[in-house]
Amino acid sequence: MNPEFWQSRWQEGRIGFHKSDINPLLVEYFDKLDLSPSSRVLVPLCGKSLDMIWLAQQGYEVIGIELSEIAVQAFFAEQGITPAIHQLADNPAMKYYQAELAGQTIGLWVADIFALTADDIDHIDALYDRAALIAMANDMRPNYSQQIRHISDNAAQLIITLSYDQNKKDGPPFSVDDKQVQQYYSDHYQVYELASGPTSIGSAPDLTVTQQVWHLY
Ligand SMILES: C[S@@+](CC[C@H](N)C(=O)[O-])C[C@H]1O[C@@H](n2cnc3c(N)ncnc32)[C@H](O)[C@@H]1O
Repeated sequence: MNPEFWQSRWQEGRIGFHKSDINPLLVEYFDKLDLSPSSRVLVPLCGKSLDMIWLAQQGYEVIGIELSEIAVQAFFAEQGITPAIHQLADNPAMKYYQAELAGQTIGLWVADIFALTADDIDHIDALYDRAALIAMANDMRPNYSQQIRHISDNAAQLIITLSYDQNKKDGPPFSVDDKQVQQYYSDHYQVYELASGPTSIGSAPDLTVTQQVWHLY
């Protein structure tokens, strides 16, 4: 999916992927990462996910990356927070929104994830990927997983994936099965499946879908 696809989804309010509750799998499994207080957690392709609030409430600094400025502005507006906005002098296409929430810093980049460097992001202790890897089409996923590893210096990850018969539905969300998770990450991480179970996709309610939670370390 190209950036224009996602920009128009946000412009037109077609954001069925956004949840009004904290993801229960995040709450159940994030402590498997065994992070120290104040760890810096990267949330790639973050949208305006409320999961970032939960992470801040657990005492983590949150760094999000999101293409759409509409999403980033909505995230802070819906929390009633006025963020500081930093415009990058050398790249007008990028901005960084920052505010304090639950005593922690939340910093959200308005940027294409592929345009950011490890220096931009700074040290990362862990990464939470919900609807990010599976938002990338098959041909983009090797680059995405490489970029994620590069900007986070192979930080541990909690990833939630969906798998289903890709012939029966177009993504996003795209199907990413065990073999693909291994293919993208097993050269650099221990890949451990924490949970697996049936779920459904709103746009294809009759499709058989499996949801999996992965710990990469
Ligand atoms: C399926 S949504 C998931 C959002 C969020 N993780 C959640 O759980 O609600 C994918 C998000 O990634 C953003 N996105 C897509 N491609 C991107 C890219 N190359 N760089 C940064 N953000 C991107 C989209 O704008 C969209 O908000």
